[in-house]
Amino acid sequence: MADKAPHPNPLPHGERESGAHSVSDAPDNAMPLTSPRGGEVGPQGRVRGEGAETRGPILDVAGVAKTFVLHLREGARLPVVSGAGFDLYPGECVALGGPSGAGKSSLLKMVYGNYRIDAGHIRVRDGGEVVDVASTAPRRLMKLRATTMGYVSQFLRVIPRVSALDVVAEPLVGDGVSREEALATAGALLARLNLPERLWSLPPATFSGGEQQRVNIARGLIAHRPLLLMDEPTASLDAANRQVVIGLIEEKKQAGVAILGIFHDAEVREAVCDRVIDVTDFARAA
Ligand SMILES: Nc1ncnc2c1ncn2[C@@H]1O[C@H](COP(=O)(O)OP(=O)(O)OP(=O)(O)O)[C@@H](O)[C@H]1O
Repeated sequence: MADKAPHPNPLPHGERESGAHSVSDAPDNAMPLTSPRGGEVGPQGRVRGEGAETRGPILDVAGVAKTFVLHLREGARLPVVSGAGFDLYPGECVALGGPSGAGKSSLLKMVYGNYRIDAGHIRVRDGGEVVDVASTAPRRLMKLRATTMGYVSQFLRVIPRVSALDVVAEPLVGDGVSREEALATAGALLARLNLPERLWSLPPATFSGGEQQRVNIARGLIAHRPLLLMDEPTASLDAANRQVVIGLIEEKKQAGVAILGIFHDAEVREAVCDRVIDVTDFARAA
């Protein structure tokens, strides 16, 4: 395990947790920026939005460096990135590219705040404020995740005895939508993702990999979050369901959502991504 420290919230879908984030009480940078608005999944499972405010990046990463320190391996050091920097604008989808081990997943987890960074900043625009994920207080990071920054991993964190429909609906209920409406929206989204209706009332623990991934995608996309981090969202899906996910991502972009993701599938990447950031450039410098 690498440098382990308490962090405000585990990765949402059962990711391994090491190199965890440590946060200070440093104040957030206040900047007079507006946030993207609108965007939700409608009754037909379509993502709709009011359009987006497009001034300025929603994510600004600069000078980020990270070395894993393996305390259980006599302090062995594994530099992963150095001088990493890029911007992400509302309505665009950007892929983190590079070969296996280049640091793509690690960088995504740094942006989400699960991995502490050694240098640099990771600023996310949140309404009229800008929050530096790297230095903000845990409580503020949790708030940022609740309203602005979503994470869709390839694995579903199964909650015992909770039905697939409730798992998917939960983020909407958390946003204040009535349970009835949230369940209807969840059903529409699951139908669109071709999850057989007979499975909706069952807990997803026994579902196939592809079925679990579709529940996970539905849960990750059901509520409006202006910034979405996606780690191989189509890894276990067949061609038909990959197309559905491509459509959902396109609708999110139309609604002004900014997406940073890892898309190993070339067809999906070419369909949805506006540009690719080669993480090798940052790994080489580390
Ligand atoms: N928690 C951790 N503790 C220690 N080392 C880690 C940790 N997470 C990642 N690493 C190391 O950092 C490097 C980058 O890993 P990462 O998973 O970010 O690569 P990746 O580009 O996403 O690879 P892949 O495409 O194979 O998923 C690897 O050498 C990995 O062993």
